[in-house]
Amino acid sequence: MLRWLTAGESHGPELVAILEGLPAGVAVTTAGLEHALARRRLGYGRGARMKFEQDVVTVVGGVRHGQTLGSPVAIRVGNSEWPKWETVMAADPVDPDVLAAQARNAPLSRPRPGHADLSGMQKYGFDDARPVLDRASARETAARVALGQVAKNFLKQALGVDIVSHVVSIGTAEAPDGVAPGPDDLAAIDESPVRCMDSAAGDAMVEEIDTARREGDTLGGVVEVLAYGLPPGLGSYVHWDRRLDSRLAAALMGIQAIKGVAVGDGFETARRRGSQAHDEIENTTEGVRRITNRAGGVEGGMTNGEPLRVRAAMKPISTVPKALSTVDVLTGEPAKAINQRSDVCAVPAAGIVAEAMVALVLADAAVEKFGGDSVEEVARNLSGYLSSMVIK
Ligand SMILES: Cc1cc2nc3c(=O)[nH]c(=O)nc-3n(C[C@H](O)[C@H](O)[C@H](O)COP(=O)(O)O)c2cc1C
Ligand SMILES: C=C(O[C@@H]1CC(C(=O)O)=C[C@@H](OP(=O)(O)O)[C@H]1O)C(=O)O
Repeated sequence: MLRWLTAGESHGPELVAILEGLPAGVAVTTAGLEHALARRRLGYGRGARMKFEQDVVTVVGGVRHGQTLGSPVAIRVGNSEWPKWETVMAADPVDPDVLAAQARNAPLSRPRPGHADLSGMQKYGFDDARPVLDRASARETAARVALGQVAKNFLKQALGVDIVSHVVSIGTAEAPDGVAPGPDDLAAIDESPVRCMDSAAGDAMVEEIDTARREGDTLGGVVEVLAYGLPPGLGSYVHWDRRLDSRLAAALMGIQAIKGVAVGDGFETARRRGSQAHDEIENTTEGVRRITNRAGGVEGGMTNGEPLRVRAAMKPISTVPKALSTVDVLTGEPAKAINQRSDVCAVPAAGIVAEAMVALVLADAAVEKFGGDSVEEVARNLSGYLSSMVIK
């Protein structure tokens, strides 16, 4: 079983991430983690913070000379902007006069619709949204992307699995249907300002972001993650919580602002007749295969050997520049919501986070099925499974 946890606040000194349960011998380097984190900061429509803030990666446990040891992997993602926040977000008590003199510490009493602000304040008894929004913020996804990179490296080394994501839509601008990028397309996708495979659709997405920005508004969209090279049989049909689709959906829904998940053709499948909804099976020289992949590589809660394909729908960014109505919880009076600089659209970044979440779920399912304390042992177990399969 893989276990993992993140800690840290958006404006705190650093995020901390721990991943436990991976075998020894997974290649991990600081440069590789930095590359993964840099991909998350990309994307047309992100706010100024993405430009001036840097992720500072330090691997502090579980890795020696570029390889995991089998012990928990611990990664710190420092925030280069911390000096500006070290009083407001200090762990130790601060003189109230010093705090009162800090403009940044003014209580945030006008909760933003669409954020955790109001319910979080009610739940914990705060009259300031700061302690809520600082943890609810998607800054935390930097820690997940770092762990996801370790999981991706494991999947590639032990199983030969590649994970790819792309943006399917932003606002009303959509990529053409049926485009399924492969691992060789990833570099070109990362080159696109909105991480879209289709350049005309990408241009339309950029235009839609520009229009939303001009109009003081924000956008959401849909991302798709694909995983290639998975063997059949990861996950399970015997209990709801071991199903791979259930685990993938929970992991993707666990990303801030994700409001819907589809496996394969998802909701579209519900509109079809059975004869047009499922993937017929044929025997080929390479063994039994599905003729189509409408199911997105998962049937009965297990991988079926076809590429995995899952989508996640992101709501528009909640901090709307044309600020939404709220109440000031200190006075009870109507007010406009807190509105600081923020992203207009973070769908391209959400795709990178979704890759990380899918990698963590798949790595967990792979460890569950193939076990092993070293990457070699996992690879051996996989190879024994594949060669002894009765139906190939
Ligand atoms: C990568 C990423 C970046 C985000 N950036 C912002 C942002 O700049 N401003 C904002 O208001 N919300 C942003 N969000 C969305 C909020 O984190 C999210 O709306 C909030 O946590 C509430 O969503 P929930 O109801 O799904 O928890 C971002 C989300 C992601 C995944
Ligand atoms: C810092 C990151 O994203 C932040 C996520 C976020 C939110 O509310 O989720 C709000 C914004 O921060 P702020 O409220 O300070 O402007 C984003 O910049 C990041 O992704 O590294």
